Amino acid sequence: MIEVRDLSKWFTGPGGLRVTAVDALRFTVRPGEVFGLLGPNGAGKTTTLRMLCTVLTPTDGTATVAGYDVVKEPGEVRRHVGFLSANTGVYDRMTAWELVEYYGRLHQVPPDELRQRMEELFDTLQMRTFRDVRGGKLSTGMKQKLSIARAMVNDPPVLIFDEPTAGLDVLVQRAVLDNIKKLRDRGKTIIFSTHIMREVERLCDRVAVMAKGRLVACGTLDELREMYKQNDLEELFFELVR
Ligand SMILES: Nc1ncnc2c1ncn2[C@@H]1O[C@H](COP(=O)(O)OP(=O)(O)OP(=O)(O)O)[C@@H](O)[C@H]1O
Repeated sequence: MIEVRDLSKWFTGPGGLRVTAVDALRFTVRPGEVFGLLGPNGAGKTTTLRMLCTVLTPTDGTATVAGYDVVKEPGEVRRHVGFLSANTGVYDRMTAWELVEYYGRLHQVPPDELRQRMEELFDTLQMRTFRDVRGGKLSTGMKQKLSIARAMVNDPPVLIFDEPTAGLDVLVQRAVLDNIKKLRDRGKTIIFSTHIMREVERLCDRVAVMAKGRLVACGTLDELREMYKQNDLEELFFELVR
């Protein structure tokens, strides 16, 4: 479960001016649900997701992730969250297998359980072919799959994905989306940001549309279509954020 209550973040921009990146955001994401965060460039999606995984501290408001407060209990939040962004790094000198194992150990997953989980992850994400290849020699898509395996190795109840398919070819995109669906079906709480409407239609149970840091709409796609009398999702998005 993710609960966001009046969450805000502002930065000091050029010339000391205040840049409000996220403005009094409110939403809830439930277990077994994929929640899409949509918005144009600069809408505040990444800033929101970074606050939820404790990389950034909110300026105002609160958020709890898996029942833990992001400001008061950041260690617990990190233990219960898998985070993935398009530029999550992988270590050049570790093989794919070593990297996932390393993160599993950091999360103190018991050795037998870790091995079993890694075998499953390498199968479902189709990572067997590059299991023993070092990070520095992997393609963008392989690195992205590896980052997903890393985010999932401790089987966290909450997954936060910032544009998980950015820069991937259609085959890897599909594998990533299929995996997100499987995670949802296993009861995970999933939030992800994207610009791609097709992904939203295929995957999201509910969406929040952001513009200039604010929430401009939130609901299931059918609810939004009904509310704004617009069936074409791209058109609807355009109307909401312009
Ligand atoms: N560290 C920072 N210092 C100053 N301003 C920032 C900082 N990080 C983000 N911003 C500003 O906050 C706003 C929201 O940025 P954010 O990266 O959250 O948007 P986004 O919705 O993820 O955009 P994109 O789709 O382009 O990734 C933008 O105006 C951005 O310039």
